[in-house]
This record gives sequence, C-alpha cells and structure tokens, in this order.
Amino acid sequence: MKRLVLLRHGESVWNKENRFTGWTDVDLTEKGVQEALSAGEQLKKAGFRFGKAYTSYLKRAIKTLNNVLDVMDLDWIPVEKDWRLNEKHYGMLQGLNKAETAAKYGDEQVLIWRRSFDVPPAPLAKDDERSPLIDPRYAAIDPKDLPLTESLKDTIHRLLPYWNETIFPTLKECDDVIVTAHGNSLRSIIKELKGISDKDIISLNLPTAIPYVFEFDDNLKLQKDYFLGDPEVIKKLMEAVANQAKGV
Ligand SMILES: O=C(O)[C@@H](CO)OP(=O)(O)O
Repeated sequence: MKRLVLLRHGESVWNKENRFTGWTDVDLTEKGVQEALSAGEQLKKAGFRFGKAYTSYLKRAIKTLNNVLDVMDLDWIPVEKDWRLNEKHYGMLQGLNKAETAAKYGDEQVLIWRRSFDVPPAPLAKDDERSPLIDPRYAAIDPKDLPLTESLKDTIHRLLPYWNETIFPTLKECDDVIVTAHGNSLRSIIKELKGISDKDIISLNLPTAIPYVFEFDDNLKLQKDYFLGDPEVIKKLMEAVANQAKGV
C-alpha cells in the first residue's frame, strides 16, 4: 500500500486576523505551531514513515512540515520546496479582512473570489512592492509564469505539471509521502486526485493542520481517502473555514 498525506499549514497570523493571505509570507501563530505538532503526533501514532516531503516557498507551510518531521524524528528525510505549491495568489485582496470585504462587496462576490473555479480577484500592479516579480525568492522563475492574481483554475494550471511529473511519481519509490501546503493549492491536488467537478470543488474547505490521507494500491490506483481525527470535529472546522467571509 502507498500513502499520500496532504496537510494544510497550521494557523497563521493572518488566519487569526481573518485576512486574505495568498503569497504573503506570514508566520504561524503559537496555536499554529501546536496544531502542526499534534498533526505530527497523529501521523506518528498512525505509523507513517515518510520517505520524501514536499512543501511551498512560504514559511507557514515550511514550518508546519518542520514541526511534523521533528515530532516524527524524520528531520533527515529529503524535502523539496517548490513555488508551484504556493497558495492561490489573491491579488489585490491580499491583506484585506475577509468579513470586512464581504460587508463591502457582499457575501456572494467574496464567495466568487474565494471559491469560484475561474474568477480571479483584481491583480496586483507589476510594480506593487508585494509583486513576486521583484521578490528575490522567485528570481530564477520565468517572469511570465509568476502570477499577480489567480483563480483556482490558474493555480491548477501552474501546479498540475509539477504534481504529475514530480510529486505523484514519488509514490513509486516511497510508500509514504507528505505534502504540506495551502488551502487552495491542496484543493487543486484533491480535485485532480478525486476527479471533483469545477462546480463541486466550490464547497470543499480544508481546515488547518488536519492530515488528509490518500491510500493507493501498488499500481497507484486510489483506494480510499480520509481525514485523521474525529469526523464531527473536522466537519465543524470545515464549516468555520467556509464561514470566514460572512459580512459583518
Ligand atoms: O487567505 C488565503 O490565502 C486562503 C487560505 O487561508 O484563504 P481562503 O480560505 O479564503 O481561500
């Protein structure tokens, strides 16, 4: 049996402040660190032995992974960081409070920006100080590939080649693989793995730091998928994510 774990980072400072984050490189809160540590404990208890890990270029995902691997005494395993696992770029919404934005533009418009398949928020200006085009960490990447805003469709477009060519084939060599990333970059992978339609993906909301396990047979055919933890608690956490952008 082969197992893939998808893990959204623990609570970040901007999750706590209920702000759109996207590519902004905010840190974990103390609660976020604790969430990551308890995800590590759960994974250890469930007998995972990761052979390889993948994460994004953003510290909330990187530090979540480091905390998980530390608890599991797996700090030594190869870790690959890639910008294509970054969160969906939220354009001009980055930094804004979600509930205030919903109060201003309406719940429905904000739901479209957050969860519609192909409607991106307004883009950052090219010379905005937050633009990835002037951030040294993306200097080696072709500027035409760097987003100033994204819809989920755009996130999938940049992530899927990396998923298909690099992450997924790792399961041929390693029985257990972990990916720590972000709500929407992970929704992109889940959509692909489970064949979820463009319409149905709208209602999938991922809670922070709850391991989502995918089991495959030796031919890498998906057998089952499940979250580690109490289903009732997880359902409530998912609803809370969905409700973050209700107008105040
Ligand atoms: O702000 C963000 O970058 C994401 C994830 O936290 O938010 P949302 O759930 O609204 O897509």
